[in-house]
Amino acid sequence: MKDAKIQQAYEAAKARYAEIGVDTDAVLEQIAKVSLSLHCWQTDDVTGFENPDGQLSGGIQATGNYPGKARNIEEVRKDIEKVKSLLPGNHRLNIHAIYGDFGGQKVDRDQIEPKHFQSWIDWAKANNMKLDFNSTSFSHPKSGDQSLSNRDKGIRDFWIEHTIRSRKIADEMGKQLGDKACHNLWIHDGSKDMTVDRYLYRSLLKDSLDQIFAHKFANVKDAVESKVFGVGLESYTVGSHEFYMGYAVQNGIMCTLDMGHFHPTEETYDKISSLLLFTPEIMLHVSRPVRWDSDHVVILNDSVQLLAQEIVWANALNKTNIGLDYFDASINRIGAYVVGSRATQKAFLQALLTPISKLRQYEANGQLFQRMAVLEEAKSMPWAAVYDYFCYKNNVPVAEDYITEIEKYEKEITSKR
Ligand SMILES: C[C@H](O)[C@H](O)[C@@H](O)C(=O)CO
Ligand SMILES: [Mn+2]
Repeated sequence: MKDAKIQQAYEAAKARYAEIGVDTDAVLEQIAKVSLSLHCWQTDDVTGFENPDGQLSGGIQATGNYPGKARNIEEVRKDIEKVKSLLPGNHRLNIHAIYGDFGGQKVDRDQIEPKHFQSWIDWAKANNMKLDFNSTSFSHPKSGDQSLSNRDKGIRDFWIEHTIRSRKIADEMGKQLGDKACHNLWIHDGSKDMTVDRYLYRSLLKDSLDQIFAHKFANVKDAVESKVFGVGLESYTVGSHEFYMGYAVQNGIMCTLDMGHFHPTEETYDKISSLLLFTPEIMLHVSRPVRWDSDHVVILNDSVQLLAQEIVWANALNKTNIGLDYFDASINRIGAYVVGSRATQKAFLQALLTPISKLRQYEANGQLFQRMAVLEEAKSMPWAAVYDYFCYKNNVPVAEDYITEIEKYEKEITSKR
């Protein structure tokens, strides 16, 4: 797009938004501070560097076989750098424990140390990024159907050790990068068929968590992520929403709300205000479930828009850690990041551009038709011109111009893998 056109469109949008009492320049400053935590695992379909030929387990699946997936740490970093160059704003990187710099050595999960992630910290520093971290319970010989809730104490102890070490690594990331790292704990534990011992597994999980969180780390923000079910574990999930919500409230930690981890018609946005009254912050996994937790690439759909509105309207941007979580192996993976990240930013931008004071006034006055009308009109206001200008000001491709850039990277880099 031509520079003059972008600027003219922005000026027209600015004038139109001013008519409804919204200052687009102020919104541009706010959206620039909305940082996404890019999930490293879209680069390689959640393979990691421990066992590149191993099977993905834990009830999650990356389907598709699009060429060019990252095969090693250098390729993951190169791809993330490319993604970063196509996104406006400053973003974080979210790393799973299986993405350590193990130097070709076999380092089991109960042996990981900050030194295995030092090169990530150095890379993040060099790229002006902050880091977040996740323990990894899946794709391991000891994963089975249960990890932290296993009846076998030996298995539980193995995963307790892994998770404490993961939090220690997050602490080191937070310390060296000068910004607390979110540590997210998601485990796949569950049961394919009916169980008659629901209470037992949940009490074992609670005990494991108590041991894990007895270790205090100053530079970590802890989060626990629930799920409805995983493939092969359909009848019971130990870490349900009720379980983790109770645990998070009792222990003053965060819940991670993954948009694919609730019943298909259950929306995530309505949980924000309830959680924030009882927990310090929240973590999001912005995703797109299609019939199940399919982890499709995020698009600008109603669920993401409603979620962003709720966070902005609850004045909770500074209490929300926005992670992405999807992995589509059927399309260009750099494109998957850029489309999903931009869609997420657009949802937050739209929410910031909505005249919320006016809407609240209407609601308080009982002017409900007027409230509905303004919400409807907000959908067709010229927010896209504001997003284009945001990209332009940040020197990243505007609108669909990123397609050519990604095609070029594919031709020169990923297609040669
Ligand atoms: C890689 C996983 O998707 C991730 O760790 C977890 O957050 C999840 O959502 C599992 O369904
Ligand atoms: Mn998730």
